[in-house]
Amino acid sequence: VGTGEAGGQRTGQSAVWHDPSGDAGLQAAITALQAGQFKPLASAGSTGLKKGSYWSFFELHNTRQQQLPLRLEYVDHQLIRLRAYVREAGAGGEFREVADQAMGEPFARRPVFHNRFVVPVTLDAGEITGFLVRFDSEEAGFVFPSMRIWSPDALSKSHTGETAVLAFLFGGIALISLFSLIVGVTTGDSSFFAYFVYGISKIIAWGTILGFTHQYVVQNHFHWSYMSAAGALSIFCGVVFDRLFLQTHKYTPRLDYLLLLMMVNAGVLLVSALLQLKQVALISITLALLFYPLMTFVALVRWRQGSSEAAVFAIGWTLLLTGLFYQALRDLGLVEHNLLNYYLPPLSSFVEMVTIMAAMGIKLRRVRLQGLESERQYRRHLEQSKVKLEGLVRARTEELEKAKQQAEMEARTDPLTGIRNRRSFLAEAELCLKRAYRKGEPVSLLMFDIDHFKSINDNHGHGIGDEALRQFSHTIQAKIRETDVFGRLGGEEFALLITETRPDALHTAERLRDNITGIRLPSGEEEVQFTSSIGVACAHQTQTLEQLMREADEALYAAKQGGRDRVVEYAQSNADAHATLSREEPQPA
Ligand SMILES: Nc1nc2c(ncn2[C@@H]2O[C@H](COP(=O)(O)OP(=O)(O)OP(=O)(O)O)[C@@H](O)[C@H]2O)c(=O)[nH]1
Repeated sequence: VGTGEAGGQRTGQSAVWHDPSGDAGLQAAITALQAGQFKPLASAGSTGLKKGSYWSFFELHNTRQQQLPLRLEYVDHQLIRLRAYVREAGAGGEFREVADQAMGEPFARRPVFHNRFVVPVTLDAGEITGFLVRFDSEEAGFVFPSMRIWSPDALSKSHTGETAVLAFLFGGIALISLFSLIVGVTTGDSSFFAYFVYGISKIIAWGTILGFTHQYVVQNHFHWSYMSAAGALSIFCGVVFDRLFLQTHKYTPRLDYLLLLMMVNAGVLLVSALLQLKQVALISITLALLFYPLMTFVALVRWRQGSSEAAVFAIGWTLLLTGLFYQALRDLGLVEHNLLNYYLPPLSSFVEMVTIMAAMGIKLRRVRLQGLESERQYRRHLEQSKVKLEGLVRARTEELEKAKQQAEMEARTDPLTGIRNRRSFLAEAELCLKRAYRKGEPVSLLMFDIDHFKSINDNHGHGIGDEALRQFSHTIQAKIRETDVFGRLGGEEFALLITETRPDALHTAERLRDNITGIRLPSGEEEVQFTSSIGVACAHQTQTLEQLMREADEALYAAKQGGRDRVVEYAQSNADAHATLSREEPQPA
């Protein structure tokens, strides 16, 4: 040494002895060394899971002509205890303890401020010094017996660099977690809350496992169980998040049971850590790691079921698995230790966080699109219902309008003949009269009464009587104008208001009377014929309908008296005649 040491491991130049009992002290190790039981160390890898302690022997030769301060660094963070002895050249080859560092001791006792064990030594100019280093992992553990040799400056720079890289990774995870928390609060999606907790648990786990929790947070005490507990927490939170995110409970219920088992196992790991049951903790953590690939499988199943975010999740989880798998290979001594595979697990954990965040983004987008789609469908539905409802309302309004019109028509119409009834005739005739007066048009009222109608009923039956009334109405209706007002006043009595001058009205009355005589009603073998008497009154501009009707009625009466089947116009003389007739032939009550 003396040429600017920067972390070289010099594996081939040290020798290692395994003491399976872990009881051998310094003297026993020296005896083993002298007996040639130390074997050359061929690799910078781990010893694999072994019981007891490992001893390493190596010599350092200071090639410089001045004192040389050095740092011997243990390459991993999971060692329980490290003791180092220096063989003093000048004192007959006696070994002297120069370091005794333990994981459980307060961090302040460490001679070098570093998250891993570092032994500071100083070599005199040209000195050749032998070192014995004892590594204890307690019960079953693994050891990396290849110490790295640093100049103090190089170690400090490297440590700062490592801390910066880890600060970046942890900071990134912290930011993603915080972002996830904000998204969780905004969207109310519980998987985002779970992801936040998962991210925080990752920081705690990796910070603890890599020794930073001891270095910066709980400096006064530390224990291997803290690492297991932090790991258990992270595994538990991870499975909780995965179940929520992949909705396994709903879509893959059977696989979900296995994930529940993983959570139980994480619980066992936590309890065994708290009770410091190292063997149980070891089994539990091994089981947890064996179960880890299951998550990728579940994600792939969910992907096959159509969840695109599950595919991205599977990639993220596989990246994490790769890191953990590589660490397991390193811990078991199947691949050599180097800085890359030492930091691969936290790095893959970081990449996993980023990838899964992308999966969460895909999920958010899908949920948003689904929301938009259902809103669109809802609007479409609403529009359809509106149109339907409007149609119903329109149809119902039309129905009501028809019913109203029907009711109104029925109220106006005489059911037997289908022409205006008395009430409707009076109302319409009143209007027509006023209109005619306003325009100065002539108006005449014709009053009809079928002659000897009683005898039609009596001789041919009521049915023929009814038919006579109908034929009578239809005949008149067919011969008058639309503007004329025609109605049945009752019984066999009818009235017709026409806007015609006196001669025209008389002419019309005569024409109608003639038409009536042309009606033929078949009744058995016979044909029934009948006639009608008509009274005509021509209005003067001041007459009321009532007066006009009275006059027409009087004219009708005169027509009856005159022998029936005739038209008689109202004239004062008629009235007089009527009065005369009344005297001669009193009317029946
Ligand atoms: N079939 C039928 N007969 C009716 C209806 N309304 C009234 N009548 C009958 O019409 C007859 C009217 O008879 P009268 O008032 O004596 O008059 P008339 O027999 O026509 O004789 P004159 O008017 O003097 O020519 C009565 O027998 C009523 O019962 C009806 O809606 N249908």
